[in-house]
Amino acid sequence: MAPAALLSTAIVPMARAECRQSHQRLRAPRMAINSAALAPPSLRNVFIARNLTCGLPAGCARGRGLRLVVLAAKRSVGDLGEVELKGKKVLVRADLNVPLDADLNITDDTRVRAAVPTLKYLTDNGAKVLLTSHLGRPKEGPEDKFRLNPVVPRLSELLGLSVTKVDDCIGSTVEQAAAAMADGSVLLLDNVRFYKEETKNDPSFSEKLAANADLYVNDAFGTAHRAHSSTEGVTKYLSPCVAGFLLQKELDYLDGAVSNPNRPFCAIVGGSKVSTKITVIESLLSKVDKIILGGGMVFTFYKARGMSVGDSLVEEDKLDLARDLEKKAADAGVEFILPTDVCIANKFAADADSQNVQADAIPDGWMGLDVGTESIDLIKKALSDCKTVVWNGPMGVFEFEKFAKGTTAVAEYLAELTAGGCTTIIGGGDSVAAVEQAGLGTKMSHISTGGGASLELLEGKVLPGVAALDES
Ligand SMILES: Nc1ncnc2c1ncn2[C@@H]1O[C@H](COP(=O)(O)OP(=O)(O)O)[C@@H](O)[C@H]1O
Ligand SMILES: O=C(OP(=O)(O)O)[C@H](O)COP(=O)(O)O
Repeated sequence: MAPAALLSTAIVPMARAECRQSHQRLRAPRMAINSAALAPPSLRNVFIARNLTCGLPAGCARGRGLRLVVLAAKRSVGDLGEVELKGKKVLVRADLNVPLDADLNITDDTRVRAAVPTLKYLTDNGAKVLLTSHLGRPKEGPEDKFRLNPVVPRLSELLGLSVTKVDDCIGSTVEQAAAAMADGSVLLLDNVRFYKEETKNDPSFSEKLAANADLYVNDAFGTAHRAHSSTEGVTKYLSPCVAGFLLQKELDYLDGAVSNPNRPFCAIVGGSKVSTKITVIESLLSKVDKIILGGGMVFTFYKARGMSVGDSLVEEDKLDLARDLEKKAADAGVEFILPTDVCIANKFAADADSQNVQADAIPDGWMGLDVGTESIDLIKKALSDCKTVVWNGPMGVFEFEKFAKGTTAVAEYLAELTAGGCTTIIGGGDSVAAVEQAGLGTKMSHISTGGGASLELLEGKVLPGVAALDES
C-alpha cells in the first residue's frame, strides 16, 4: 500500500447533503480543499474527510483560509528499506493477545498471522526485531498463564525462522539477548503488562522499553486505542516511529473505506446494548445512506415506539435516546431499517422453544433472540445495491444455533456481495466470531483484528497509538 494512502485529512465546510455528494465526487484532498474553500463561511468547519489518497502539505488547506482539523499521513515501515533497517534493533509493538485454552494452546491464531507481514519485511531487510506485546490483563506481575511462550512455536513456523524469547521486556535480560542477536532475527519479549507502569504510560518505563532499540514500529491495531507505554509513551524515546503494515491496512479499511466510501454505504449495527453503540450509530449517521439495526438493541427502539417487547432485552433509560437517534436518522435522510419480525424464545437457552412473530406481537413471557425470516429478506433487499457495508454486532444470540439464523444469513449474503465487488468490513468482537463461526472469514473484504479499537475508529475518535507515530 502506498504510504500516501494513510493520509488523514480534515477539511471543512458544506451542508451535509452537499458533503455526501462531494464525498463521492472528490478523489484528492486538493480538490476537496478547493471545493471547501468555495463554501460560504457559515458552512465551514463542518466536514471531515479522511484518508483521501494523495499527499498534500498541511499548509495547503490553511492557505485557503480553511480550518484544518487533522492532516496527518503516518510514516510507514514500508518507507524504510535495507539501508535504514540492516543491523538495526527495531522495537515492534504487535497485538499478540491471542485466546488460549486451559492447556495454554492458541485457539485462534489470527493475530499472530496478522503480525507476519511486518515482521517478515523487517527480517528480510536485515533488522533485529525486538517484538513486544501484552497478553490478557495480568494484575499481579509475572504469572505463567499470561506469558507469551505459546506464541513462539506458531510464530516461528509462520516466519520460517527460530524465534527466541526472554522472560522480561526491559532491563539486562533483554539487553544481553539483544546484543547476541543476528541480523534478520526475532526476539520475543515477555508480556509488557507484567509491569503496572505499562498501562499507566509511565515515562521512565517507556524509556526503559526504548532503551534496547534504535527505532519503533507500531503494528498493534487491537491496542492502538490505549495510550500505554508500549503503544504511545515509547514514541517519545525512539526515532523514527512508524506504522506497521497491519496497522495501515486496518486504518485504510476502517477509516478510509468508511470516510470515503463507494455508495450506497450501509452500516449494520447489532449486538446487545444500545448504550455501547450509541456513539457509533451517531457518528455513522453522518456518513451512511442506510443503517440496519439488529440484535438485542432493537427492543429498546421498539419500546421507544410504544410497542410491547415481552421479556426481551431493553435498556429502559435509553428510550429517549433511541427516539432521538431515529429522528436524527430521518433528519439526515438516512434509511433507518428495523426488523419487522423476530424469532422469540420462552427462555434464554439453546434449547428454548421458538417461534417467528411480528415485531409488535411479542407475547409476555417471551423474548426476542433473533431477527425473523421476513426481516432477513428485508435486510438482504436493503443490502443488495450497496457498494460498502460495515458490520458491527451480531443480529441475534448466534451462540445458540436456533437463534443464529439472522447472523448467518447476513454473513452469507455479505460474502456474496463481496464476491460481486462490494467492500465489506467486519468490525471486531462478536461479529468477527460470528463470521468465523459461519466459515466465511476469508470471504469478506476486511476482518478487523481489534474490537475496541475498530469501534473507536468508527466513532471518529483519534487512536493514541496512531497519533503518536511520525507523519510522513
Ligand atoms: N436479541 C438479543 N438478546 C440478547 N442478547 C443478544 C441478542 N442479540 C444479540 N445478542 C448478544 O449480543 C452479544 C454481542 O454484542 P456486542 O458485544 O455488542 O457485539 P460485538 O462484540 O460484535 O460488538 C452476543 O453475545 C449476542 O448473543
Ligand atoms: O483484545 C483486545 O481488544 P478487543 O477485545 O477490543 O479486540 C486488545 O488486545 C486490547 O486488549 P485490552 O482491552 O486488554 O487493552
